[in-house]
Amino acid sequence: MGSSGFNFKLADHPKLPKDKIVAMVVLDGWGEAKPDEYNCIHVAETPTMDSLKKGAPERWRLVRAHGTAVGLPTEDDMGNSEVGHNALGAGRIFAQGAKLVDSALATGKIYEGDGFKYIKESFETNTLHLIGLLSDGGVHSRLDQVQLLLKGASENGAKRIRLHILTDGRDVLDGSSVGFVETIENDLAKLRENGVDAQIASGGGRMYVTMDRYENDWEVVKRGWDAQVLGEAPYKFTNALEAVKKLRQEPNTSDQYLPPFVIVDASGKPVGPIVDGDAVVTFNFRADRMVMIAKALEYEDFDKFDRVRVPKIRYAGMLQYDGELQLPSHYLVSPPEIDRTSGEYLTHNGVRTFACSETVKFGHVTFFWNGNRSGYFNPEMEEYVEIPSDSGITFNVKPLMKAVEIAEKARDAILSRKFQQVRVNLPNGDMVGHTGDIEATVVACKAADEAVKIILDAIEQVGGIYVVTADHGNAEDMVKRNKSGKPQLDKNGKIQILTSHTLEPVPIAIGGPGLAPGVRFRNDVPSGGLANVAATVMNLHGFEAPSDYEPTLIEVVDN
Ligand SMILES: O=C(O)[C@H](O)COP(=O)(O)O
Ligand SMILES: [Mn+2]
Ligand SMILES: [Mn+2]
Repeated sequence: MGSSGFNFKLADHPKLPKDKIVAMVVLDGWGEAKPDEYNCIHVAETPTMDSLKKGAPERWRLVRAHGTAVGLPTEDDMGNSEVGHNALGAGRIFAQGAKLVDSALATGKIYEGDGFKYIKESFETNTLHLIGLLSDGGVHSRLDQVQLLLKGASENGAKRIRLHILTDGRDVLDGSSVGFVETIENDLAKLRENGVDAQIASGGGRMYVTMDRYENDWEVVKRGWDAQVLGEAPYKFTNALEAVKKLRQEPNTSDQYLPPFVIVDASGKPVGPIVDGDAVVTFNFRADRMVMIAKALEYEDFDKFDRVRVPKIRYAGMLQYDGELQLPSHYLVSPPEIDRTSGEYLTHNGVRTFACSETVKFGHVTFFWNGNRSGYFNPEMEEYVEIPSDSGITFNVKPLMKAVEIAEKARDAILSRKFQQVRVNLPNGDMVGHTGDIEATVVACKAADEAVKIILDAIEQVGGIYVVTADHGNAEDMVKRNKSGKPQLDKNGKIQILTSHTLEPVPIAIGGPGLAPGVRFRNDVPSGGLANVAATVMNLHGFEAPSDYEPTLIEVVDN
């Protein structure tokens, strides 16, 4: 990450002491919104979070967690875990993947880079495969970028293109996959008119096919491999639009969970398995849910599932997804260089850190927190604990998830007094919020609140400090709203459920017996966002933040 040899020494904070135990709690998907029946945080019993808000007005505030405050292209971009945890951990705002890809496509620089030149060598004789999430969610990928890439690749010599789509329904409304497939089919038809042999070759729902993360369930990636590479799937169609429409009618399915399908020709042969000599691009810019497929596509030694046939391909990611592993080794756009994160600074300044979550969010408090970097900065100073998540279920079935287990691990780490920072991510509001199940999300919010209490009680016992915040909104608004804020109805008169994140700000609360009495939130950073939290936390550890970090949210007044 380019920071070796750098002097990480931080100046002492003029007023705040060192060696306090600081609990850093991130409630995933926990925003602040108007209280109504679709605000699950409001509906749920959340006495701990309520008391933080009501108890100390100088130590509770809102921070921005979406749009330009976290490096996204526009203020219409909702926050997400990658950009949220990147900002929380790095203390600065970096132009994020979505924005970097936009500009590489707009300037055409993407076609001049080493990554594109590498895959281009296959164009003359072979097929270009594009694999990724087909939606305009802007969290992992964006439809308009795929459209531009298709056009640009064909203008740059791709003669045969196969698209392997993953349907969304998680960052966008369930059912919207049909429209996205229509749009892209129109584009492919235009390419065909211009003599490019371009079509959709396979598909499946993102949560069931390909886009697993943090090695929660390799079966998900295998289903994708079978369809995309081997051309094998339980469902075969001659047309992708028909595939998506038909499969949506299967019981218990949705865009997120569509079963895998392949497109076959009139003779029943799959139209686009991946074979020796082909080029493959995974077009998602976000890292977490591409790391596993990138390993399957790139690694020679691979034992997570039987790949059956491993074609010799030229593979590039839209971005490089893991800087430490340099995975994949070829990519079309350079990722943001998130260096000198707070975690790296703190390990150099004697702060011992414990981080914990369950599998589905484990990488959020480690990998994303540390600037999309896997592993420890210094294993002597850090301990990361992953609690295995349930797999193969949707989390509305088990909305308590592992909140108590995470909180108990944090409690034990706090009480052991071995660490000065104990950092957790509590996934409930987000993971259950994404299912669109309102009742279950209410249960999830209550569970997260109870977990916070376990951690705050431990902080009380050791005379420590707590920081409780969130990475973006989700559970606080579960319906799509019209311009006047009223729930929007679909054509059958049913309320449209919002499975996605939101544009809402998130709370941040500080406190605990170890917090010096004069510490309070400043009022001269009214538009503070998640990136301001790192400097704040460094102060609470007794250090001044580096001068190029976003300003701290706190001041110390003499009283
Ligand atoms: O990947 C997901 O689950 C969603 O697209 C975004 O959720 P996250 O940003 O909270 O992980
Ligand atoms: Mn999140
Ligand atoms: Mn989420």
